[in-house]
Amino acid sequence: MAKEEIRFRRSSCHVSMILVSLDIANRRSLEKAVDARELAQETIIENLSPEEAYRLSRVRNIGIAAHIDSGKTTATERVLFYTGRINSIHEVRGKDAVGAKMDSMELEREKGITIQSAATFCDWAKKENGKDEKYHINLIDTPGHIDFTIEVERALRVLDGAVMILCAVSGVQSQTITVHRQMKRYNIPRISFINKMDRMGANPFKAIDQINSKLKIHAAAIQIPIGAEEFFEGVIDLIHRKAIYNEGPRGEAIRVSDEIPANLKDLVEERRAKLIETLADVDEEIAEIFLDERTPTPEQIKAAVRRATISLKFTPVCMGSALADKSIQPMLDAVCDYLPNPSEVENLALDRGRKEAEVKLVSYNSLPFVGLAFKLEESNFGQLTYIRVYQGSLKKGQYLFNAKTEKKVRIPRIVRMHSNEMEEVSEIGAGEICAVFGVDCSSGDTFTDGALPYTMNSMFVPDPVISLSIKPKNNRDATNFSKAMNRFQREDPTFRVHVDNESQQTIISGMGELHLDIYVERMRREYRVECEVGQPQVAYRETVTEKVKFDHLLRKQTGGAGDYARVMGWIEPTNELGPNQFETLVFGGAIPEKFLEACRKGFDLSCTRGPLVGHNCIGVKMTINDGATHITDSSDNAFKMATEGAFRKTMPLAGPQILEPLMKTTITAPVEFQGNIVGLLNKRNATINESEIGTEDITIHCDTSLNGMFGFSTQLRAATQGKGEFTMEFSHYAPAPPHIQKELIAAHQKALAAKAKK
Ligand SMILES: Nc1nc2c(ncn2[C@@H]2O[C@H](COP(=O)(O)OP(=O)(O)OP(=O)(O)O)[C@@H](O)[C@H]2O)c(=O)[nH]1
Repeated sequence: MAKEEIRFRRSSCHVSMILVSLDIANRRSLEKAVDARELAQETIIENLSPEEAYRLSRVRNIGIAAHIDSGKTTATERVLFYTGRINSIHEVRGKDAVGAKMDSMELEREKGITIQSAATFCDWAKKENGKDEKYHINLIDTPGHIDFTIEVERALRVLDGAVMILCAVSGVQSQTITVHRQMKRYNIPRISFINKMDRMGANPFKAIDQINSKLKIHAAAIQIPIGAEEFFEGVIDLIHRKAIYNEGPRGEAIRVSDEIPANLKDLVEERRAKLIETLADVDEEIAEIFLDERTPTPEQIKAAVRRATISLKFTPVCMGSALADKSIQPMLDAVCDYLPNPSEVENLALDRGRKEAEVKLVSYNSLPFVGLAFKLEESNFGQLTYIRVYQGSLKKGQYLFNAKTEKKVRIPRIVRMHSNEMEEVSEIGAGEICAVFGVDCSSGDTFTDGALPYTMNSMFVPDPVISLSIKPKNNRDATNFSKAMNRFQREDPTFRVHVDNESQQTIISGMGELHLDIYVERMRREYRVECEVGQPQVAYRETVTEKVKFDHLLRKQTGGAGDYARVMGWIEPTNELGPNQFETLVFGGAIPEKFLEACRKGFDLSCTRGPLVGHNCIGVKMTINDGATHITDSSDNAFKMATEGAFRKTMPLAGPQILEPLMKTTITAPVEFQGNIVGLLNKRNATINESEIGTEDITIHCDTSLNGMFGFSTQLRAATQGKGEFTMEFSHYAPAPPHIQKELIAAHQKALAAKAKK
């Protein structure tokens, strides 16, 4: 070997040794920094000041979720009134035409339904040992309709506890089951509130049995009603054996009496024993007392209810009537007594400095800031971003880092939301919820103060299942139309907009017909754009069922620099029908890394245009394991196009299939209509998974194709004298029946031919 070459090799070896040792040094210093950071964090946590501990113990972040029309908004209105946030009560669809505070959107007031979740806050002075203890409650009222499920999802993602409202007559209804599933998904402890005790046929104990049997969580009453229906007067607190009455024109005065009505004494003892027995099943301390045949003290019962509720094993049940202004205050006491404060809930983030290891966030003001933007809303003053502060505090004027975009943003204004009004604050503490102005981000982005490389898992966003074409009636409205589309998309991740390749029509997709109807209506009201819409369509998907190899060469020579790219590999189904996957197994640099990135882009783009009917693909995996480049003619674009070509050529050979959305459908109706409902379901090729027959109602759980469910609500109403109801939630995609696939392909070919003629 020539001397020069030896010298060169030595020096390059030296350089790489230096690089290796530099790398080790960097890694060590990074690890040291991470260790130091963790140590600092632990020290702060261990030395938590009593004031901070006290502040946290008095914060509750709760949501109210329930089946449609259970009285969430009506109950929230009372909460706001009794806590002094509003000075008069207005009803949902009330005669005064004002509408409830939390239904601030004109459309909500008109239809009497909640469309958007609304946040508010209040302070509840709870009597503890004869003193008023102030609790700060951040509260989110969520919609009941499944079409607005994202509002419930994102609320639950950031809340620490919930009040699940049930109707005293209807008990557990189809949407209660959905809400229950969502609460389980986010490990949300809950208390249950049985509302409408003033209604004819109110039976809270039937509702409790249904929570036990249908939702399969231990539930027991902590109150019993005094009177029922029109004679409903108040409740008896079973733990302390005290009667609680509401007095004053709007039930604002609470009278507590040691005297229990004589006719209720036995029931109090019976239900108190039932509460202790149920607790014994879920709490060791009570189990021991129960086995020793001792009676737990009220303090022991309360502590056990709290432990069991927070550990998700139990739900204490309160009852009342929001409309009749009864027993809302004891429910607020239960929120403070049994739902966790922010420091009692485990919130995790991923530490990017430690290979995304999970780290616990602790709601202390003195720790570095970590918060999650969970909801965006356009307001008159610009974009409003709702943030849940997980740790650290946020001050007006402070700079935050968006962990996803790595952009630094200044927070010019912080507000606390009170439905559609806001109250400006200069600082917000750990564990709280606020909204900020002037932050450009997406829903689900994590913010830090730059000190911590943390990101948080975002919420579950269900896929849209229904779509329709839409266009403004007048061309002059095009600007407002696209403005509205942009805004709706940014605010609601379940609402998507795209332009169809073939028809060039704008297509909006969402969670159901009502969801899309509401946006069309909002477009008219808020943007003055009248729209023409097409028939609702199911959002199909495409996939493959077989593995097929490809070897595709793109070579174009048109004078000057040409295009050259060769890609080899295979297309196959992924193990589970999930996101598409792209893998590269290229050895020896047959295709350089940067061109492989272009191949990935080509693959991603191709997956938005399935081979059969041009719908998005899922469950498709493409692997590139070899290829070739040309010294001058290869480029990113050539490799992107070559991948698209390979995809187009190979997909039709890989057993392509059209998939349709299958829906988890729950139907409840009086038992006598069972036959009619099953008949309806059979006609729609539904698969019945479970039927629960109660004394009065039947609940049927089944899988149905969305396609077969158009018009179902009208037919169900007809088949059940208007008494049946159902909810549908997207479950998964499955191959569409062959005749539907054939029809869809034929229609697609026809549309293509028509387009070619033009
Ligand atoms: N009898 C009786 N009716 C009630 C009670 N609470 C609410 N309602 C009525 O039930 C209807 C629905 O009440 P809302 O408060 O809008 O129910 P919601 O759960 O917020 O409704 P969505 O958000 O649309 O699901 C209204 O007509 C209320 O007046 C109650 O305690 N007793």
